[in-house]
Amino acid sequence: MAATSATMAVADVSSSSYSKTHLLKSSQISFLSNHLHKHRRCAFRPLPPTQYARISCSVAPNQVEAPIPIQAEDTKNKPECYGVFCLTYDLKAEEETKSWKKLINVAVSGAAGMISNHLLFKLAAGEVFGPDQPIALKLLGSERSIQALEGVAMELEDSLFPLLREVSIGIDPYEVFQDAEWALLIGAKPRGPGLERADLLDINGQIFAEQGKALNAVASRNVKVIVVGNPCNTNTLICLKNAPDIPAKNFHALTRLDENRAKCQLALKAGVFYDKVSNMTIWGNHSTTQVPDFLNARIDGVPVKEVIKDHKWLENEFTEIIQKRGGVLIKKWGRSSAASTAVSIVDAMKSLVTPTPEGDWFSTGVYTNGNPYGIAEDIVFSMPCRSKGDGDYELVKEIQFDDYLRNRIAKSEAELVAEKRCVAHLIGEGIGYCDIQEDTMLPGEM
Ligand SMILES: NC(=O)C1=CN([C@@H]2O[C@H](COP(=O)(O)OP(=O)(O)OC[C@H]3O[C@@H](n4cnc5c(N)ncnc54)[C@H](OP(=O)(O)O)[C@@H]3O)[C@@H](O)[C@H]2O)C=CC1
Ligand SMILES: O=C([O-])CC(=O)C(=O)O
Repeated sequence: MAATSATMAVADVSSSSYSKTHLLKSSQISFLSNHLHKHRRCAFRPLPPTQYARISCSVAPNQVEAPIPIQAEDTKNKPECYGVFCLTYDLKAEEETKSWKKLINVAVSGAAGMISNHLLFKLAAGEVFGPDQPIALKLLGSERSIQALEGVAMELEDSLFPLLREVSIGIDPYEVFQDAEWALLIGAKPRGPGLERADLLDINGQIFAEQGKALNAVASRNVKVIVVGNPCNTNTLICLKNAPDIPAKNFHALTRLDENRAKCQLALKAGVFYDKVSNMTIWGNHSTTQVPDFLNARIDGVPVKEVIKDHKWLENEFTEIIQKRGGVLIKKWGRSSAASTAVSIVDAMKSLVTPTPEGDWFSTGVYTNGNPYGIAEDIVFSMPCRSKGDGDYELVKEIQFDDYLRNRIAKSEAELVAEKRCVAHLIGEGIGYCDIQEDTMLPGEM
């Protein structure tokens, strides 16, 4: 489905013609153009970009136009679109002159879950791509969640977002990921009592292996993938290994929530507002071995260690607060961070589509392939990155290390190498063998 929607514009209002703009599924175009041609003497003309089309109709001067009956046989039996998003609707006349950008297709898994319940509304409101960027949401659920997913789609309908042009729901990743330019992979089985980390790696690994294959088969060749479902670093590795036709560089494990948490705690300790904290790196795994880097972070442009003189607090309390923040929150809330995770996904996406402020950087879990820090290759490790705003990123080179930072990073690295051995069977590297010595936790498990 290269072009899943279209805008139809009918010629200007005048004594003999009138103007109307419609956005609709491409599958509706042929029905609508036939219909208009038969009944209203209309001409159909595609407009660049390809999903736009113009229809010009001649109408008698005093003829009143009835609404175009677009919800017709053409859309029934089309499970891919939901409710009002299967209909055409008029845009305001002045919008016709606006240069609308090409629709962006964003696929979201676990779309009926708690994080998505915040995220989808932020995406639809234009928080990532801006106020002139129409968006299509492709929501992946399962048999267990399909009713809930319909509920989500109903709430999206009722929100009347001007930028939200398509919503489709489905349970088959090969359909839902079709032409996806962004894939936000949130759905994963939560670790419950009695479930070993090795079992969790296997169960969720199966999900991400399948979704990697589906992305490889049907997504845009330049799709950007952000894996949120835990254990997110190793799930990302599994996903990218199962999608060999998509650049490994396009896959990210979400560690932005950890970065945001770290900035907040440093700001609190220093008594400044959190926008003063910059250059915050989270190294390693999104687990309790993660390393919030206070050596390279800055407060108001000054190294953190010069502002916060209590270095024991930085090494012990601060580090542990960030590593275990998710678990403390679960104890309070009775469920894991959902709203702040959604905010951090928006931040992570924005960091890739807007140029990184001069001198600053952001953290994201990326595939190690020629990194300048001496970290093991062929794992997914959170590191400091910069972007030109083109969806791509580069690693930051001017980073300092000391023994404390090196030792901590080595621990997280060892954990990820061990996790990789556990999932060897899911990444085409033989039989999985799990020898995780210390059963470390997800941040939310503490
Ligand atoms: N990286 C990060 O910073 C963070 C990551 N997370 C992780 O994000 C993920 C989603 O969190 P959240 O939205 O709060 O979780 P929810 O429990 O609300 O939703 C999770 C979704 O996962 C899907 N899922 C897939 N497989 C299973 C399964 N076997 N059993 C149950 N559900 C399954 C379900 O959707 P469906 O039935 O449609 O498949 C469900 O809706 C979790 O893995 C969580 O640990 C959370 C916070 C921060
Ligand atoms: O373990 C979880 O589900 C929650 C989590 O990742 C976090 O809060 O960072």
